[in-house]
Amino acid sequence: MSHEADLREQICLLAKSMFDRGLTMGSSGNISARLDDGRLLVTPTGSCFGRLDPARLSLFDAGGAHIGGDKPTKEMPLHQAFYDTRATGAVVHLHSCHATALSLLPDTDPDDMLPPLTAYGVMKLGKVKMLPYFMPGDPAMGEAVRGLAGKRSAVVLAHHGPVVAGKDVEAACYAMEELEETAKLTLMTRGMGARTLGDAQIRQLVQTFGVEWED
Ligand SMILES: O=C(CO)COP(=O)(O)O
Ligand SMILES: [Zn+2]
Repeated sequence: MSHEADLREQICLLAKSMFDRGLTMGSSGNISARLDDGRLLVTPTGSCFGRLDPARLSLFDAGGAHIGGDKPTKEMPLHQAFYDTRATGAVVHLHSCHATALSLLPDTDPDDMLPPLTAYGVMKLGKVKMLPYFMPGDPAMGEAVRGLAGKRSAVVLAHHGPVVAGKDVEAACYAMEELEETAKLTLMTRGMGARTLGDAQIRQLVQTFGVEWED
């Protein structure tokens, strides 16, 4: 199979797996992933992650023109902002429950939403930024991501859901799952005096696994 055929299959399989586990629902969420030649495969607007058709994914050329497949997600400006500001091979956006719940709470720190509870949370995400509320499809979301100057791979849109960029679609999905799970742990243990990883433990993860950990 060609790289493009493989990637089409992989996007649909990963999306279905996340849908089947309730990580996003209805027609929410979108995925984009870059081919070796710079073209982008993108989930169509209004599509359901449980029933994506590899042949109908939207296709963009390396210059950003829509050249095939169904009409793309309305969140293209959001996705494009990650490709333009970071070394990014894929972007995943979901409406997952726990990450969204955290974005509603008054004592969530917008600059560092998730405490360092687990090693994998730190390793896969670095610090997670909360962005303000935007209407779905508002290109201003893209501007907000550009304002991060490529320093964050994971953000949560307030009252909406998380967005994660990764080196490829598998890495972006795995990081996304870590985000949702860490948000769940954060909510489960809130107000219970949960211990977090300490500076030395985080430094060790940063040095060993090349984690981006912006101070
Ligand atoms: O999650 C979504 C909007 O934020 C879904 O939009 P699309 O169906 O256009 O991808
Ligand atoms: Zn959305």
